[in-house]
Amino acid sequence: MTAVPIADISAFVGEKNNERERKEAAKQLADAVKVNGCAGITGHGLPEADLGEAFSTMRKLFGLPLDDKMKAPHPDGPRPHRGYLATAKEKSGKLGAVWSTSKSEKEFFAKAIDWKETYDIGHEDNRDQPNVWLPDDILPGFRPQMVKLYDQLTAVAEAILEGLMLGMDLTEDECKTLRQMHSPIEHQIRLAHYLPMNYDDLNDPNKIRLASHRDFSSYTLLFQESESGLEFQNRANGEYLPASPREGVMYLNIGELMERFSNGKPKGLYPSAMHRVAIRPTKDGEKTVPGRFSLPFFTKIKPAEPIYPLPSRVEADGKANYEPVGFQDLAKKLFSTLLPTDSPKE
Ligand SMILES: O=C(O)CCC(=O)C(=O)O
Ligand SMILES: [Fe+2]
Repeated sequence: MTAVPIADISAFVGEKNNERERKEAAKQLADAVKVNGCAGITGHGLPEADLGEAFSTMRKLFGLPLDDKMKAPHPDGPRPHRGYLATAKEKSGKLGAVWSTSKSEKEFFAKAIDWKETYDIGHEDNRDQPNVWLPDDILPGFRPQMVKLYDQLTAVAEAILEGLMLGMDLTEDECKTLRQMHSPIEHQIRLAHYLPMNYDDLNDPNKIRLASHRDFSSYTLLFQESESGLEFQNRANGEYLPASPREGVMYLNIGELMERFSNGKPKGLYPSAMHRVAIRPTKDGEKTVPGRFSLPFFTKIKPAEPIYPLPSRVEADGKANYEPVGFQDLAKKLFSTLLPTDSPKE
């Protein structure tokens, strides 16, 4: 396999309810995702114009002076995971090192600097993790635009969940449980700006865009503008496949949680995808790499929920590949490595 497979989810979008079309679409989605935990998704229903406006707002947001961006600072520590985090503050290499099996790669990741800045947004009613907004005069209209986008992305995520569930052949009760767990209050939009890189940046061995990692989500929807760099690992040989920007295509990757619900590994249905954002090799003689904007939407579950392989999947696979684990415990184990609490303040 040399490309990320594509699946069309339009059968799950809107009010359509054609059972045969849904079954075919679910099979296409499951067949795509079970290979490497990822797929390109068409027919997701998010209007191109709204997506375009979100990217143009991101350009304005990240183009603001640092002092202005720091008026919505991401608090120290991993939670609440909200607001603006300045360039080089997040250490995705620490997370990459958790999964890396090579000593030299672990050493490299320990020193890696993420050459990116981010702004995280959740649901307005999430009391555990309240949003951190910029004052409205700094970026007028930002808040209502993101609130609307959050709802639109939630609808896309719900369509994906229906497809993934049908592809897993679950009982109606199991579907109900999963729908309830995937509360619309828990998800997270991330606005990400990978900075342009000049000759010196490119020659700095420690500067990376985003280290190889798996997401601490149920599944993640990924939108990107024109610049590529997103890559998914081919589990068959360890190489990385480019997930190039294509009009109308969003990428989907399975995260830690859905992997466990689906009894995903080693041979189960939905393995979480190892992925990264690579610095694309420059053309001969070119000394810079352009900036890159991306917009992941992480679907999460309620913090109190247990995570365990669903009985239908255990029956189909003959055994449970995971012990049940609490969401909070899993989050602590994985996420605490990601955000520095010891880094100096701006
Ligand atoms: O920027 C991208 O395209 C991917 C981002 C990502 O994988 C993440 O934030 O977890
Ligand atoms: Fe990711």
